[in-house]
Amino acid sequence: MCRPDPFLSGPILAAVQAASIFPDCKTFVDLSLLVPPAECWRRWEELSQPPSEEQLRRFVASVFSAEPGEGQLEPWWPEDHQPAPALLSRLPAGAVREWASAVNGLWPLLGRRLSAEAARRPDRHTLLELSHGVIVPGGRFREAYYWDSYWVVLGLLAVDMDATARGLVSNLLECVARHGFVPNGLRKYYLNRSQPPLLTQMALPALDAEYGWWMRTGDGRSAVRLEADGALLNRYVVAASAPRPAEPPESWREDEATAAGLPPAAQARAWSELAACAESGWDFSSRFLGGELGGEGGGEGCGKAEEEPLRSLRTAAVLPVELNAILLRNELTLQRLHARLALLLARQAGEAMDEWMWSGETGRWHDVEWEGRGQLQQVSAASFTPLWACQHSAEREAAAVQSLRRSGLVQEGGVATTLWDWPNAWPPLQQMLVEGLAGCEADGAAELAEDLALRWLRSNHRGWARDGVMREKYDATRPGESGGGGEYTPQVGFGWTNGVALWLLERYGDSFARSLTAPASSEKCTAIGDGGSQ
Ligand SMILES: OC[C@H]1O[C@H](O[C@H]2O[C@H](CO)[C@@H](O)[C@H](O)[C@H]2O)[C@H](O)[C@@H](O)[C@@H]1O
Repeated sequence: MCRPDPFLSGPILAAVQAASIFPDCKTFVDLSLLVPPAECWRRWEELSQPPSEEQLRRFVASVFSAEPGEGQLEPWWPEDHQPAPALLSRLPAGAVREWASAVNGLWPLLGRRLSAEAARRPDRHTLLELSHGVIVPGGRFREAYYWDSYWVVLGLLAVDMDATARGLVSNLLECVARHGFVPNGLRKYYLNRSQPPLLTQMALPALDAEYGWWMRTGDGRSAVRLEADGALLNRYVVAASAPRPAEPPESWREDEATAAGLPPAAQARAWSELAACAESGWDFSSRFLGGELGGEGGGEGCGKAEEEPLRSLRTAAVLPVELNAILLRNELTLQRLHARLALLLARQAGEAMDEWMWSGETGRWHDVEWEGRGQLQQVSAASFTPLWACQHSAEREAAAVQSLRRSGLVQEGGVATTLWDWPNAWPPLQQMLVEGLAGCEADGAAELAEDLALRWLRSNHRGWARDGVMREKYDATRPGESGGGGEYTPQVGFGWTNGVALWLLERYGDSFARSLTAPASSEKCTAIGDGGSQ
């Protein structure tokens, strides 16, 4: 008989949830099966039906793990995490830098990867397959979430954790390959829905970041500015002074043998060249050996080719055609992609949004009930997100800035999400509004962007200083206090909050530091607009 996955449907799920065995329904579906699913069903069928609550509790305790997430995702310390990333030295010393350092220190606490056991037994839990480590939001959110990942990626990039950011995005791309879309979160029970489609926004920064890595100039870096005419071309080069990694022993013996007997400096150069040639993918092509280019004896290599050919490697001295061709094609692809999206946006989404959603009367964009009432009147933080999406006419931008100021949403601790779930304020929306306003040319837009950034940072910082936690959401009217309401207890951790804080600190760290010490102006610390003091 074919029985359902006990976590996803059927009588076990219904009985456990209906009896409130766990206060939070998510707890049960995040447990692990201690026995194969068939054995779980066999034991279930032995119970009298319906089982008493006592029987049900004993059944759950004997067949499922004691804790949610047990044996599924294990702690993962991202290799590119640095305790003192460059961002810290760009921030003013003192409270702001210390806080940024603490927030940066939270990434490893939220790092997880699929355990070998969970990968071997996918039928015993609800996690989706994962190739790369993830940053989870925290608390009951023990898995990666789709749109949360966007703000996590922004925060990771702010502290140079590009490799971790790429891993997060790769997991989402793999979801598209496997399931055709990115689910709400990376569990089987989220496979019936997605979340706001921010994958494009995540993949492009990662691609841009990779492009940036190749275009770095200077010692040991790929891009070379040629003195003759200032042209910029690329090479393969690796700053290494040891054989290719000894742990694991990938090519340790070979590299030791190649450099045996050379003086220390020449050894280091030989190992760096071996690694650079391996980076080229053409290991070990005669193109990178001494000879034709360097003259007899190996040019910039470390020894004579006839003694040991690999000692004459001088990969870093060569600007290889195919590397430059690949980068050129990447540049053109990125440019074409950007251009195509820009065109589509201008032709379709932008025009359609303006036609259907924009109201000159209110100076904002409205949700639309497309089969009935047309524009809905509720104002929310979403009403101003088109400023983040693209450029608009100067008049519209100016109207939207004024409309946001009048909306009553701008409170002492940031922009409230809606007037309905008042007074909650969510980190993602603060970031979208700040970035959107900062890109506007309208009078006062940049100032409002900064004002909102500082309100949010002050609230996050106040909460951190008092409670030592970063929260999933905040109370817009009481800086530092948790938001509330909803289906579950507000959580701490917290992936997107940390990401947004680091992103804002990178841009507004100096003025935030000044605002902490300067007496606040009246507008900067009170609500503005209809719901506030103006
Ligand atoms: O279990 C209730 C809901 O929990 C999630 O939603 C909330 O947390 C997510 C993770 O931070 C966040 O992405 C989402 O915006 C929040 O509303 C889950 O994503 C929901 O599907 C679920 O109903």
